[in-house]
Amino acid sequence: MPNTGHATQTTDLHDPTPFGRVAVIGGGAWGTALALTAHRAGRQTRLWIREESAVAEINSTGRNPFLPAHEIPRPIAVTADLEAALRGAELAVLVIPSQHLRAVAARVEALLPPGVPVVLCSKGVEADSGALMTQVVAEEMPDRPQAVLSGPSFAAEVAEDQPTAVTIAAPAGAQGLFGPDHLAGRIAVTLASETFRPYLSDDPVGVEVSGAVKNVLAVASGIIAGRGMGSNPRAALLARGLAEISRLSVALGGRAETVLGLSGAGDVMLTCSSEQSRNFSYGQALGAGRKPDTAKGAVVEGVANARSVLALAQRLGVQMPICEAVDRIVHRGLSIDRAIAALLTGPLRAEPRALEHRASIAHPALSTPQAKRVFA
Ligand SMILES: NC(=O)C1=CN([C@@H]2O[C@H](COP(=O)(O)OP(=O)(O)OC[C@H]3O[C@@H](n4cnc5c(N)ncnc54)[C@H](O)[C@@H]3O)[C@@H](O)[C@H]2O)C=CC1
Ligand SMILES: O=C(CO)COP(=O)(O)O
Repeated sequence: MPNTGHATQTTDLHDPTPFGRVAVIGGGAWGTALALTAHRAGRQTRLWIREESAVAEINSTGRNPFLPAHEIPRPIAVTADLEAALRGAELAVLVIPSQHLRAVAARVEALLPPGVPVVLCSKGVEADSGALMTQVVAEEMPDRPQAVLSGPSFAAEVAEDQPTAVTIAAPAGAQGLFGPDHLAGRIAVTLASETFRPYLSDDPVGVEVSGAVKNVLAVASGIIAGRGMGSNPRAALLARGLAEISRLSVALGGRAETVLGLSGAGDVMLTCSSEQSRNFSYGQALGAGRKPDTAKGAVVEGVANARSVLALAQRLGVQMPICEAVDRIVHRGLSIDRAIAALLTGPLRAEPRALEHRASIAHPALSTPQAKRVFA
């Protein structure tokens, strides 16, 4: 074949080397499921759990109270000692609720040798600072290689070995997305198995914005379900919610198309339509006029993130009316009916594609005062 001088974009990984020893930092439901995933993929795995009581329970019953339905195999070393968990680790998997990541990242940084990469699995934006999780880690763990793992993945289903696909994102290395030096590829082969299938991305911003915002959308979707509303409003909410993710991603330097992938549309479809989701269930209770059950210390990221995502969007001048409605209901005491009415009576708008192509649209109806307002 003649050499055309063009690089060929293959879709296979060029044998990246897996990390042999994995420390999962954060032993809630998702950290526990990811420790099981690394163990099943053949990695030497340690799991750090903050609560001594949970470690004691695992030692006596084999089960973590954060994920009680699934036994933790003996070879997974479980500890509340962070130094012991990180000793000899080649990869640290950080699975800490978004509002607590900064404090734990600072502690990990003090113990982890330079150059050992981290993969961030929290879904959220930090309150006050408005920082993405990658920014929090860049500040607390300067110069450390980092990737983001996100996507439609209920911990309980991963633990029970249901087929699951996620996205792992990191800036592409010198040899591109599929090169052996791409951190996302190395993490993918570290965790992949017949039932856990990572896809690669070089858009960490788009992936993490998707994961953070979908929790707020799931609260909104739950509210609609709990209110007894139909399928039309839910579909409208999800489609417009994806548009909100896309706008915020682009404003932060991510790519609009990432929203169509596993971390965006995939996780929105999962979380916004299932009572397995803590965020959906929280919203459902609100919608039905019940007090949400937040027992057992399980994190409902959409609550804090309704506020933090909205604050970030406002700072960037990005409109996110659905996230704003959730914030006003959850934090500012606005009635659900008034929030829904405000969403439905806002100015008419164009869909993203129409906006993109507005310059080439020449239909006379577009010069009416209303159309001018829509396309402004
Ligand atoms: N559970 C799931 O199915 C999935 C969860 N995630 C994300 O993973 C992250 C962790 O969630 P889960 O594992 O589900 O947690 P969880 O709700 O099962 O457990 C709560 C976790 O928060 C930790 N925690 C509470 N206060 C803390 C503090 N002050 N400092 C440090 N840690 C503290 C607890 O130790 C425990 O690990 C969240 O960002 C969540 O959105 C992502 C994908 C799936
Ligand atoms: O992020 C999740 C699945 O991808 C879990 O969602 P919940 O936190 O709403 O349960």
